[in-house]
Order: sequence, then structure tokens, then C-alpha cells
Amino acid sequence: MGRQKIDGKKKKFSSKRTPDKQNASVEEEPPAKKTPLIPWGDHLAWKTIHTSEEAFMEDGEGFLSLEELEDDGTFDIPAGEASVKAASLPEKKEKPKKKRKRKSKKKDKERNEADDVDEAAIPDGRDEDGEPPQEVSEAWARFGLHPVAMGLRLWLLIGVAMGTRAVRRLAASIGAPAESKFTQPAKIQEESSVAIQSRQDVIGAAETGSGKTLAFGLPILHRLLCEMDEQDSRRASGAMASGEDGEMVTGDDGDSGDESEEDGGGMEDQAREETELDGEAGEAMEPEEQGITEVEDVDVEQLENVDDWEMQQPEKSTREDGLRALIIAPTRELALQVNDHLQKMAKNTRVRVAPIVGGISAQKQRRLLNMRPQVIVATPGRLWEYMDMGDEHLCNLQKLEFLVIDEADRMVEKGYFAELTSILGKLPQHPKKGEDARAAGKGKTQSKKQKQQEHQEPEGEEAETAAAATGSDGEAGRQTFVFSATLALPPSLRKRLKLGESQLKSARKVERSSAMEDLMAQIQFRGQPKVVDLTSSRITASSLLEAMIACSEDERDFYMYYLLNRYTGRTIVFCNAISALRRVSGILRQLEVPAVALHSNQQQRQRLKALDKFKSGAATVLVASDVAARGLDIPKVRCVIHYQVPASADIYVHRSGRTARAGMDGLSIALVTPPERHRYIAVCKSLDRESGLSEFPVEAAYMPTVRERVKLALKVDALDRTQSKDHAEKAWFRRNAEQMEMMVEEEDEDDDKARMLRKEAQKLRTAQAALKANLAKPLLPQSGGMLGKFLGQGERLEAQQAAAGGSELQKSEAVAAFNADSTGSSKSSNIASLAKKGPTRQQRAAQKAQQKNKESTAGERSKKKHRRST
Ligand SMILES: Nc1ncnc2c1ncn2[C@@H]1O[C@H](COP(=O)(O)OP(=O)(O)OP(=O)(O)O)[C@@H](O)[C@H]1O
Repeated sequence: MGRQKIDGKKKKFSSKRTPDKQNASVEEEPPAKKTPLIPWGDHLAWKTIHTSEEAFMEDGEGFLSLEELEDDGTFDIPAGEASVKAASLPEKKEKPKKKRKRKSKKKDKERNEADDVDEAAIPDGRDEDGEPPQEVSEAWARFGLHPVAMGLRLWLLIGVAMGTRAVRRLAASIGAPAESKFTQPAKIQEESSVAIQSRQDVIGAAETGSGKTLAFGLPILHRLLCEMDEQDSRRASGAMASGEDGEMVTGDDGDSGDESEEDGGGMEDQAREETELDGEAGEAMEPEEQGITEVEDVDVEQLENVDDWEMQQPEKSTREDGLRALIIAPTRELALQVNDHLQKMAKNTRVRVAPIVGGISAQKQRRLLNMRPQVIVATPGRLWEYMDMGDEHLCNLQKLEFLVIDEADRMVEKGYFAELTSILGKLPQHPKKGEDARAAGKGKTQSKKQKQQEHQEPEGEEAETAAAATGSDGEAGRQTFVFSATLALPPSLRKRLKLGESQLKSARKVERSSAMEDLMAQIQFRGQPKVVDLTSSRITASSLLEAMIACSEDERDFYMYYLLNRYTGRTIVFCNAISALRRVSGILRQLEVPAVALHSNQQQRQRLKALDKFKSGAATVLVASDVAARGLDIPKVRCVIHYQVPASADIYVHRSGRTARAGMDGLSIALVTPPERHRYIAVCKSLDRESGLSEFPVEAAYMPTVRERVKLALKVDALDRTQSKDHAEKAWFRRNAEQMEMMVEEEDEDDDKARMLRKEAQKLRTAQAALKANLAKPLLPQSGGMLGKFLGQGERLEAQQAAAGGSELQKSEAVAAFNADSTGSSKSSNIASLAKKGPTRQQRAAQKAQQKNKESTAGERSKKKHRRST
């Protein structure tokens, strides 16, 4: 009931496989027009696809292993209900199990979590939270994606709508939060879809967390998959013509595929054993020095992301395949995240994705490059290093079809630009109309080896691949994406971009004024790029609530601690300087806040461990430098605290953008001290917020305990450091004395110093005991049974934010409402109030607002109740 077969009479999704090839081939025809079985199915570019068995079979992770397969191998899409049928799959060929202990534990955990979803308890299409299914958008259909790429999206959407177990797992595997509000392509993805159909270049700017990665990821995956189809068909028809076995070509996952997977598994395991990150340059700080909770105890399994760099399909491609897509991102973490995202999307396809970033050992980097992945995600420094060394794969750029520059505004900054310029200089020229792509594709600065290779004319398959690279429609050359959340294009440049490349070049000498213009002039666009600017005048995400707290330097730690306690969700505390970051980490450690530190002076391994600990929830606070400001997509970050005012508006926007992602709510609070006032005003001005951010209401009743506690923590931390230093000195002295075979007598120690040390140790013990006692106390003594809980303001803020319902003005009013005093002047006067101290007015206002909010929430609740009952 309520279920419709997707195949109808004409079309059949078949999971039948040729018995000896162990492959699933899917053939479809367009759905019958009369009864569109999937509402958006008519718009799909139905194609024959060849996909691996795993896509359909493996442990519920493939997109057709949805337990919706019928006896005859077709599958149903439930319409209007989410009940699912037990799978009746052809028996799966047992593969010899390889040792995969480390991975399997984590996978099992994920599976168990997913298995917790009781599907029987999901009646009439509601998800397990009892929410009715959301409308599935038809907007994806306009993309005309390759069915595999489209499949990911479709199943993601159906999964979001219905919450079925396997699909939710898939959605999770491609990194989309199940609670995400995206039930259709994000705006930037929609606007960039021209990149798929017409292969137009795109310069895109959209708010943080708005889905830019998929905006370039999907076109790349789509194109590469289409080309593989074409290659397969050509090979199949070639084989037929030459009288070979005419069996359907099934890609790499036939018997040989099994074998290669075995090998691959072996290689992967071996690689895992071997894989160690570089102990690269840069000062390696001891955890104690960082003042962070130990990360050394992190289980290796938590570092899956490190091992996952190993490509998902380790069999290497041929040299003829060449590099197809080059994605450049400014930080290692961001590059690894994009790499991870694309790898997950390309799972179960023959598209291979690999990272080239600093911190990966040279041995491993070499191994990855030897596998000749079609897609490379890189940071400019490491990429240029390998290109400059003449790496064969990286210099084989004739078939490069995609160039992506992510976080472009950062790329034009000092420290990136020189390398980026060199990389761009290596890229082949676009072929002129009618010119042979391969002839034109010879870069300006090719390695010797490469030039020799090119003198040998490609034959057969190679020629076919080259033809495919130029596009069957005669389209040739590389497609470029330039993306950022804060891409400031000067109006003159915008105008010239509209005019097209030739005008851009001719105008550049006279008019070029910014680094961004330099970059645009160096990038060879194919013609007229499409400029997609989705940034609003607000620039930050619309679901982000922003506020500030004006405080003295001494008070900054108090407010930070207050905020961490009042907003217990995942929080990132951003610092400008590593010294401040260490200090904050030290205090938090003493205050028993589960925090980890992340900054550029750490070894890459430490950086990843910290991120992993934060992502896994083992730490709820990340104390970070701006290395974490851009691009990082960490789910469920509720709050960003700018412990120090960032150096520029761009950094402010990117830092704040670590929360309120994918349509979720988030809070960003800047702590502003008098010396930072000018910087704060400049940031506000750049963001067109002349009146400054709304002042965040602080509940003064909490502050006495907060102050006392933080002061104690500071004291303990200072004493702790002194003592560690003394111990280190003593140990050093003893070590050296031993080496010189000197006797060290206790009397050698200065009596006064020894007494002082004992005194210090006693002080530390007393302070530690006092802090411990304080930590055992609730933050707000007389709070009528709500002790230690974070009720009140956090929830009220959320309620007000929700009530504000999206408009910027309303949202800033939502924050302002907390401070609103009888004169209502708090917002306009907040810059002026920076130097002021004393929260009495705030306190009164907060209490008033609290009272008001209680009343309105109670009123709302009773109204809702009434509505429900009627
Ligand atoms: N159409 C979609 N459906 C579901 N989830 C999506 C969709 N598009 C993106 N997402 C999710 O939204 C989140 C943010 O996406 P992404 O990291 O690409 O943002 P971004 O615009 O690149 O952010 P930033 O500017 O900070 O780098 C990711 O978790 C991603 O999985």
C-alpha cells in the first residue's frame, strides 16, 4: 500500500549480475511518462551505469543496499511510507577476509549506532523522531547528474526525508548531517549547476557552511563518471568489433576487481602499518606545555582520518589516465577535509582522490602519487614542491579538466600567492578553437621527461582518453572554479569579468589594483566565467547570531569561562596569538574543561589528533589559532568565541562560520577589550555594521563564582608552571652532572632555594585544593534547584532567535532584547560602552528580559497546547 514500483512495466533496476563477473550492472530506460514514479525521475539523464558490487551489496553501505530489493531484484521506493522490506539479494560471494582490525572496530560502532534505529517504529513515513517526511526537492533533477552522482543525492534526500537506516548511513558517509535543513541543492550548488551542463567556469561567493564543496565536487564527479562510461562503451564496442567476447564491460570490479581489492586491502593494511606523519619542521610542544588535556591517549582508531588518506581503490591507473582535477586549498586541514569528502562521494566508483599536503611523509606521498589519482586535493606549498621536482603525475597536465581554487581570498595572501602563481604557470594553455587539445595542452614549463613522453604520439586507448578529455562535443580545455565565503571582487573587476577574458587581460595592466585581480588575470578562464555572488550585505551566515562582550583584559578569562559554562555544546575559542592560546588552554585544563588545542606550531599529527578528539566529542572545546578559521566543517559546533578580536573582517567571518553551518543555528561572541577597540570598530565597519554588534547579556549572578574560580585556576596554573620549570631545571642539572660523573649531594642545593621550592609546592597544593572545592560548587548558588544546569539564557536566546525567524534585523534585535533597558539604547551605544565597566545595568536588563521571556514562552506554550488539543 502506498508503494510504487520504480520499474513500472518498462524500466527495471536490476541487480542481476553475470555470475562469474560478480558485478552489478544497471540498465534503465526513461520512466513511463504517464505515471512518474519518482516525481523528478523524468528529468533525470538516465544512463547505463556500471558500478561495483559494493555499491549494491556491502553491509548496507552501498546506495542500493537499502533492504528494498524485491525477489526479482528490482527495488521499491516507498511512497508516503517508510516501511522497508527485507532484502532478497543474490548470495554474496564470500571474499577472503583481510586483517582490518583497526578499521572494523570503528565501523562496527558506526553500524551499531545506525542499527539502533528501529525501523519498525517508524510509522507512516515519519522518522524516528516522529517528524513527518520532508518534501523532497525536484531541484536536483535540473542538474542532470550522472546517475551515480545523482544517486548519492537522491538517496541522501530520501534518507533525510525518511530516516531509513541504510540511507542515513549513506548520508552520514558523505558528510551530510541528518538534521541538516538541506532537502534540496544548496543555492550555491544550484547556481553553479551551469558548470555541469555547459561546463562554464564559475567564480562563486557564498556564506560559510553553505555547501560550496559539493558545488564543485558534484560537477567533477559527474564529468569523470560520464567519461568513464564513454570509455567503457568505446572499449566494449571495440571488443565487439574485433570479435572478442561481447560480454558487457563491467569495469574494474569483476573477478580481477576482487583480486585487486584483495591486493588493495593488503596494500592498504600495509600502508596503514607504515603510515606515519612527518615529524615536520615546527616546534613540537609537549602537551603539558600546551596546557591541553592529553591527546597521547587517543586510540589509533580515532585517527582513521589519517589512514583514510590512503585511497579507497588502491589499484593504480595508467599514465594515460592523467590528472583530471586539481583542487587547491589553503590549509592542510581544509585540504584533507575536502579530500575526505570527495573520497566518500567517489566511494564505489573508479574515481580516485588523494591529498598532497605538508605533514604526509615523503614515502607515503610518493606512494599516493604513484597510484596516479585522477583527483588531487592539495595545499599550494607541498603541491608546488612536487611539481617543481618534476613529479610525473603532477606534470602530466594535458588532460587536466578541472582547476578549483578554494578559499580564493586567502590564496591571494602573502605566503600562498607565489606558489599559486608558479602552479598556475605550469598549467597548459587552453586550446584555441579548432586546435588540437593535446597540442595546445603542452604547458609552458614542462619537465624534460614529460616533453620526451609527449613526443611519442598516443595510440589507441590513450588517444581515446584524450578525445574524451576534450569532450565529445568539441569542448576542450579546463574548467575553473574559484570559491570563497568572502570573495571581495572590486566592482571594476566584476565588470571586466562580465566582458570576458580578452578584455580582462588587456585591461589588467592599467587597472589591476588588488591581489584578487592579479589572481583572476593569471587564471585562464575558458571564456566568460559565471560570477555567482550569494553573499548578502551581512556576509556571515543568516542562521548565525552575533554578539560581543565589552570587558577589560583581566575579565576576558571570566567571560570566556562563563560562556563555556552557559553554552555547553561544542565550542571553538579563537585566539590571535599562540601565547594567548597556550594561556587559555592552561586555564581550561585547570578548570577541568575538556579542551584541545590546535595551532600551526604543532606537528601535523598533533593537529589531526586534536581535531579528531574535538570531532569525536572527547573534547567539547577547541582552542584554536586561525589555522582552524577557514573551511573546517565540524558538525554541531554551537558557539564560536573570539577570545581576541581577529585581525580582519575576513577572518572574523571565517571564524564565525565554523558554527551555523548547513542551515543550523549558531552563536558567535567577540570578547572586546579596550586595546582591541579600534580593531573591533574596523571589523564592524568592514562588515557594514557601523553600530557594532549587539552586546551579549551576561547574567551577573554567575560572575562572583566564575571570578573566584578562574582566579584560582590562574593561580594554580602559574604555580604549576613554575614548579614544572623548577623540576625541569633540576632534572637537567642532575642529568648533566651524571654525564660528567659529578656527585650531586642534597647539600649542594641552596638551602634557601630548597625552602622556597617546598613553600611553592605547598602553595600549589593549597591552591589546587581550593580550586577543587570550588569546582565542586555550583556556579550559581541560589538558583532554586537549577544548580549546575544551563537553563535560562541559552534557551531563551534560542527561543528568541527562532521567534526572530530569519530576518537580520530581527536577529540582532533578539540579542539586543537581552540588554534592552527602559531607554532601549543598548544597541546603538554598545561601541561607546566598550570602556565601561560594571554590569549592574546589564544585570537589571537581563533579569527583565528573563522575566519577559518566561512570560512569553509560557504564553506560547499554552497557545501551542491549545492549538494541538483543538
Ligand atoms: N545539498 C546538500 N544537502 C545536504 N547537506 C549538504 C548539502 N550541501 C552541503 N551540505 C552539507 O553542508 C555542510 C557545509 O558544506 P561545505 O563544507 O561545503 O560548506 P562551505 O560553503 O564550503 O563552507 P566554508 O565557506 O566554511 O568552507 C557539510 O556538512 C555538507 O555535508
